[in-house]
Amino acid sequence: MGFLIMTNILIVTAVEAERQAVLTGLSDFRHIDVELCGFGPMESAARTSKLLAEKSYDLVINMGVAGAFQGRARIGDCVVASESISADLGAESGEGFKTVEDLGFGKMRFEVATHAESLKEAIEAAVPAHIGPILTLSTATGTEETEVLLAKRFDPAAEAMEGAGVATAASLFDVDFLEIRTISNMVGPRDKGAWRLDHALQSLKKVAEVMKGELSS
Ligand SMILES: O=C(O)c1cccc(C(=O)CC[C@H]2O[C@@H](n3cnc4c(=O)[nH]cnc43)[C@H](O)[C@@H]2O)c1
Repeated sequence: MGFLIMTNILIVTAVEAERQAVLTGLSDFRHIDVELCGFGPMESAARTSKLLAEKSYDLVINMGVAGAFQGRARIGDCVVASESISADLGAESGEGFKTVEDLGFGKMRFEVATHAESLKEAIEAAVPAHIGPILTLSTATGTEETEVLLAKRFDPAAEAMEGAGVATAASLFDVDFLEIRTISNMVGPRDKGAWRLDHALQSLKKVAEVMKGELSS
């Protein structure tokens, strides 16, 4: 316990509803800054870089909701990233998709801080929790064809749209990185009516409560 005790932690979320869920979970605990990084990999990289340039942090955590791949997590569950993967940055070719790494232009897989596994175990007491790769996409998956393709290519647990952007900023500033998501929807054919944002945001609040406990103990 208490493995999150370190001086400066920054949590970034894409949208205000996610930020509010995290702040509610942390309640009166004000030793962590919770800021918006905006929507998608580009805005999240740029805005996180700005935040890291303004103040010194030891750890940046990207929190928010996500889509889960079939069999990996359910609505309301938590997924802690074992790595964040920039999944759609690259080039199509006759021999298939070439990643940014294949092209020699940078990193595709972003490693996470060593706390990931212990944090997942602590979260399990409050919310069903899993650990696995979380994809970062510029375009949310909306067809079964893409779902199957991504599952085959990366064996991911979940997908979202900011993690690798935040991780890019963290690595630029030599700051540790974690991505923690709660599940609002299943990845597959787009059906916004089936999203359970309230459930996911409630779980996000519970995850933040656990993190507060880890910091206070
Ligand atoms: O409308 C609202 O009240 C509201 C509250 C909280 C979040 C939202 C979003 O639209 C979140 C967008 C955010 O969620 C991630 N996300 C969630 N599911 C997926 C997915 O299946 N594929 C990709 N990204 C997903 C993503 O990180 C977005 O930034 C609305």
